[in-house]
Amino acid sequence: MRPTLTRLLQRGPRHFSISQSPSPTAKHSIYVSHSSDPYFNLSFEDWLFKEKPVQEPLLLIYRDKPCVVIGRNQNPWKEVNFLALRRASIPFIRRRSGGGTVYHDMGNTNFSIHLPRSSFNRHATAQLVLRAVRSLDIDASVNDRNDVCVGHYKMNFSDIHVSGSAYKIAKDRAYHHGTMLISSQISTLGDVLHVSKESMITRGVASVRSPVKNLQEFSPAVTHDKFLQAVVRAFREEYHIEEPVQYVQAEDATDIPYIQDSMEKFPEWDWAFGQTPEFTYSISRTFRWGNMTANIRSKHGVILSCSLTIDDTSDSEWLDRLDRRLEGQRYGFLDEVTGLDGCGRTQEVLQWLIEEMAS
Ligand SMILES: Nc1ncnc2c1ncn2[C@@H]1O[C@H](COP(=O)(O)OC(=O)CCCC[C@@H]2CCSS2)[C@@H](O)[C@H]1O
Repeated sequence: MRPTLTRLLQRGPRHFSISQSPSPTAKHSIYVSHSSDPYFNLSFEDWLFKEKPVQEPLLLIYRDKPCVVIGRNQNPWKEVNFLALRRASIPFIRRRSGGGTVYHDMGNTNFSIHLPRSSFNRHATAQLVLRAVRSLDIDASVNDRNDVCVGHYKMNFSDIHVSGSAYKIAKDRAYHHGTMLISSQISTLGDVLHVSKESMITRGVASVRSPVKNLQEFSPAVTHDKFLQAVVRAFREEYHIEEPVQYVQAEDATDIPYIQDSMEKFPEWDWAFGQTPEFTYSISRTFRWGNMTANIRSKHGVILSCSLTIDDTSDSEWLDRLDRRLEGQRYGFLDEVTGLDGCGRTQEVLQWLIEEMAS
């Protein structure tokens, strides 16, 4: 019988191995996921963070099918271009760590380095990844936000990012996880993250948008496997680890309730949209019958208020009625609400709001 992750975990670190024989020197953990399911990979990462012995450094490497991953405290409507996302048929996922929004596909490799909180240092983990990239003959550097960059644009000197990082710090353990663009679809990345909603003012965390390039633009021979080997080598050197790599796939976790629950929870409205911090959005539109403004306030993905005004103030009773009907509805899902239809102007305004909120 093939050992599952729980059984392996119960056996203790000395015997941690799915694909290779146990090593007597094994005391640390290096995992590579063969799954490209972002729901599995993010859940597995969280589970390792929660379950693994606090004192042991741990490395996980994975790639995901195309998706957009937003930070724990972000506003998806401010970060993600939903029209482009639907066109490309890709999901967005709210992860559990802080920080900004990134695009993943199979040309992007994610690394996750877990350490005891007492020895955790973002600069040191960034340097580890930098050493790995440099070992591939790429003249990379780390900027003041600990992102790995390669060169800069001559025009404005802005750093060219090949990687983005985020962190999660718990009581006694912390992780640094990040992306590495190797051969990603940069045009899709640009499309799905292109949002210009200046009048959307949001609490929570805003992404720090930066120019990006793939490592292959600097060294065409770099592949996922070469980067993976380079990070594993750098991790082993840094923490004096000889343990073989543990390869995992989603089927190994079918008997782990934490992972299964987490995989179910990620796409649910309560987590994906319902965790959105408070925001306001002010929009205007000229209709045949007048100029309209909508001032929307939303928290936890629900419309708290929507104040609709028109330049002809003598005729606004129908708008007050509409305001009241919008209160309490889920932002971005007005098209799913029954009984919201009206005729004439009401219908036109509703259609406008549906489109604005779903974009
Ligand atoms: N894949 C990828 N890699 C590097 N940079 C990216 C990527 N996608 C987008 N970007 C650029 O980074 C900014 C956001 O930068 P910002 O610094 O705000 O956010 C991040 O970097 C978050 C990284 C999260 C990494 C996790 C690792 C495993 S699960 S997700 C975005 O606007 C783009 O300009």
